[in-house]
Amino acid sequence: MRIHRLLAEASAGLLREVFDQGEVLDRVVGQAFRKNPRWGKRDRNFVAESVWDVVRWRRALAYVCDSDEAGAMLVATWRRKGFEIPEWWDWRGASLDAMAEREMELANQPRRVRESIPDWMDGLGAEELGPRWDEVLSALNKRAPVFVRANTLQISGDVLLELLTADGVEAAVVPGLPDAIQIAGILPKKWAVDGRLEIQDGGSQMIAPMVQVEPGMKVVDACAGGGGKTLHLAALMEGKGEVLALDVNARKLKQLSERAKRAGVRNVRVAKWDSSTLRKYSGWADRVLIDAPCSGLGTLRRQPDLKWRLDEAGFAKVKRTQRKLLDHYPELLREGGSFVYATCSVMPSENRGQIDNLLHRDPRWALIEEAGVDPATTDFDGFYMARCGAA
Ligand SMILES: C[S@@+](CC[C@H](N)C(=O)[O-])C[C@H]1O[C@@H](n2cnc3c(N)ncnc32)[C@H](O)[C@@H]1O
Repeated sequence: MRIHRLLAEASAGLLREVFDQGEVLDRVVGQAFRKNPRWGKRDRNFVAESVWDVVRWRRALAYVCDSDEAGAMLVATWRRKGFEIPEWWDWRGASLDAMAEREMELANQPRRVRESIPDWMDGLGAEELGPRWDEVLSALNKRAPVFVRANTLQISGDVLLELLTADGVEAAVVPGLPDAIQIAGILPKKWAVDGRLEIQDGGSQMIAPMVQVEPGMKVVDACAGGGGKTLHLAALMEGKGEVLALDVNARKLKQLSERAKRAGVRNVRVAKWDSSTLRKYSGWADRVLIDAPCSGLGTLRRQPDLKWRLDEAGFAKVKRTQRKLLDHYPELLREGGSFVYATCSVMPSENRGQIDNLLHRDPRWALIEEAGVDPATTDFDGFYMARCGAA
């Protein structure tokens, strides 16, 4: 494949934004696409693949090209894909011949280099998951498939599948997940903004059903964010009852409101968390979902830049927040209500560990059921979910 200069330079620029300025990968690539509407599908694919692959394999590629310069790591990834490296492309790092040799030596490097992960994160995974860390880590380095959820307030999964297929989208049902459809390749733009579907990982689609909502219930989505689970809860409630979507982040709640409108969801009330929230809604809810802020270590396939942004202090901080949320949000339940705690992490200390700690310090609660989604044995991201009720 021939590499176009503008696209190569754009890719290097995006990598610098991610690596040097700590920008979020998904966001900078999205912005670049919006700023360059003339880029065709192939152009966008080239940029996205180049940038995503370098971010995912940063440490391994840095070894191969003997440099941490974006231009050199791009060469190392283009080489792997068999692209011809243009004469006009300059980089600071190993020559192409040296890269070929170093690529062969990569297999003898430690796991943290081969699998491209910071030392501390590799140590954490090994400590928390033991020998399973090998397969989990290698699964987290794969590319994530695209899943959508049929918005059953507007359309059934079967009809959506028919429409997508008729539109030339390669789509398939997902066994065990009634509203999920797996898409091969990229979802066409017009569908990505169609309220009849939501882009949502298959594992994530297992969380709202565990909350066991029914039409007419009062439900709190305590960490609603952009509303992925809120909209799913509202659909499971067939639009009846009320979902109170809380978050500390007003920007995300605004996005949630826009998505809810597009999805035709009318039974969601959005409220930014403030110091009066717990008092105001104490004992109000039949169900509470705590989709807690977490390390995101189950979603590295979709956001490999997390590997380079997260540090040990951040990991410890997120666990303190999880503990605090588990101490406070169950207070919103009426007597006999139940709550679900969920994360998109594969680390037991953020998952069952947090639940065990809660049950130990607050004997009012008992674990009713739990489930984990393992990226090594499914096509999904890694998730954990636990339902608790009165002991
Ligand atoms: C995992 S994300 C939620 C994702 C969302 N539920 C979804 O499905 O799209 C965690 C959210 O918790 C929010 N958060 C952090 N601290 C919080 C707090 N004390 N109370 C409520 N939300 C909080 C963050 O702003 C973030 O949006």
